[in-house]
Amino acid sequence: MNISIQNLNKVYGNNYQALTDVNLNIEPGMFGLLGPNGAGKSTLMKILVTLLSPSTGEIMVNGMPLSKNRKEVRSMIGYLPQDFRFFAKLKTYEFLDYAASLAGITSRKERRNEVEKLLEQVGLYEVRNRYANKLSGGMKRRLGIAQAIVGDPKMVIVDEPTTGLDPEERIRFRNILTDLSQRDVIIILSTHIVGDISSTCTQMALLNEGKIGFKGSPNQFLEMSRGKVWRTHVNFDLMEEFKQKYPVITTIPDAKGYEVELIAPNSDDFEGLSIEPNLEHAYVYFMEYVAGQEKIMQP
Ligand SMILES: Nc1ncnc2c1ncn2[C@@H]1O[C@H](COP(=O)(O)OP(=O)(O)OP(=O)(O)O)[C@@H](O)[C@H]1O
Repeated sequence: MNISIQNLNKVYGNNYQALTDVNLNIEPGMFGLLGPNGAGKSTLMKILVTLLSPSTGEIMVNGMPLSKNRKEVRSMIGYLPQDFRFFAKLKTYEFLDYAASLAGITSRKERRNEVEKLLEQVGLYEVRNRYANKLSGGMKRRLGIAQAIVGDPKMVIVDEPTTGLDPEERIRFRNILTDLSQRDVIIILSTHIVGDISSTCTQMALLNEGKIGFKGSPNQFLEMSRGKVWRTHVNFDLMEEFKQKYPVITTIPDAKGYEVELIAPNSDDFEGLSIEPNLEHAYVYFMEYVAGQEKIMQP
């Protein structure tokens, strides 16, 4: 299984260029697409699932051009859209049974087995008789992933699935995806939440203003900010000036001022202790110091 996105551009009808020269190679495992709101993530996801056509460029799926094999590729895809909603009044298991029919499982018995397996997998077995629209936000999202993976698709595309979920549900959702990534499938997770891009993502890319700014592993992304994350002490009267000058990540007040963590290319202007970077630091470093430069950061 392989997806190769080649020189992809998307210009909407109003002449807005949402994607510019996107090139990505995606292999089995979990691929994290990180980017701020409006970066073009949903546009790219919709092109991948054939709901939108690119203006120029091509996507090859296992060497087949998507533009000429839409039906075949569509049958390999499970999709959880950003605005996943239920139609009609269906109970949780009825909804999944319907999704299983759409996925082409014609035998009743097979569908029942598949639905029961999925209900267990996403932790909704206990609420299988509850109407889908009466589930909690997190449960609805889990039902969303269940309908995306019915029939074992080779590609699972989930668009901002954890937005609005509490931390417990977010972890739960991430674990479902991690379990799924143990099989020979490509999972593409689009998100603006840095915490969703964990070490479980084998590869990631950062999309900003329609352009790929970084591609590589989460660890390589993190390493870009090594030596640029500092801890220092700032007196009360200098704090405003500091905030203007540097992206400040955390501030802890004390008797004389603040203990701060900030991102800066060097510590020439303050007495700083270099600290271990995390993905959030790397994201802020990228957005503040690298974004906007034309070149793609690649390890
Ligand atoms: N149908 C459309 N016509 C014109 N512009 C559009 C259309 N759909 C999206 N856009 C614009 O394209 C840009 C990228 O939108 P997109 O929804 O792909 O971003 P995103 O990264 O998914 O952001 P978000 O997380 O906010 O959904 C935005 O500026 C958006 O306003």
